[in-house]
Amino acid sequence: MTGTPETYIALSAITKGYRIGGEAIPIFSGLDLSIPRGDFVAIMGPSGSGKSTLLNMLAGIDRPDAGTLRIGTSRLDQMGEAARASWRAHHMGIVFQFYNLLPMLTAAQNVELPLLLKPLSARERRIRVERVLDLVGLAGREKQYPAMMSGGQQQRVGIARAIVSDPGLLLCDEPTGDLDRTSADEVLEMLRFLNRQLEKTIVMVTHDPQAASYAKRTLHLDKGDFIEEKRAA
Ligand SMILES: Nc1ncnc2c1ncn2[C@@H]1O[C@H](COP(=O)(O)OP(=O)(O)OP(=O)(O)O)[C@@H](O)[C@H]1O
Repeated sequence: MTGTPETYIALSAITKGYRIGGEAIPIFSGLDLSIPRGDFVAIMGPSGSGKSTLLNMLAGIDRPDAGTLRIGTSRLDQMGEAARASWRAHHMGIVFQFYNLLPMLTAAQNVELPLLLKPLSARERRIRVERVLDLVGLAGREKQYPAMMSGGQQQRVGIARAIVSDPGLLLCDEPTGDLDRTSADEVLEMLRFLNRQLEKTIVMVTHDPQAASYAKRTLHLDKGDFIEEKRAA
């Protein structure tokens, strides 16, 4: 296929800051970003540069103070909290650094959680859960609890939970920050597979240059702007 890929995520003139006491702390003043559908973007940058703030805005957890934020056909900057929560449930999955699994639930029950919001029968939910656990290489471990699994396996459960609703967008916040190199590389291979084979658009915040090397593009955030960009050949 040729031609310019469709812009999937568009941030334009984004302003965002925080207030601590009476003092205003600006993070972004006029940030622009365009991500085509099917991209795999790594966001790097020093501590405090605004990576989590950016990811939270993309996730609809937080809202810009000004500017436009569009994902697909949705204007997240114009939505209220309830609309953003509903949008999130339908369009994106989030992978966290420390997995955020519920310890009292099995792997299958953790993965099933996002499906409980959908009009699916128990049988349909079970089929979907088994399919994604198989996809992330955890077939047969449905009944295991997180405490019985390695960090890499727990993160695979986290990925399975993020994709079980088949969202177009995956947001990953330091997905390998708690893993040894081998487990990290396995998780990154999995993300690359989801990007290449299942055409998920991925935005991943990371401090690890090797993790970033799995992405198609690396954006470095510093002093409220992107200062450099690397695109894989
Ligand atoms: N809820 C908040 N209230 C006030 N200030 C905040 C809030 N969240 C973030 N900040 C401030 O905004 C700035 C950017 O924070 P952010 O967490 O986005 O940076 P980061 O690049 O993700 O950092 P790290 O790599 O350490 O996670 C920091 O100065 C931080 O102290």
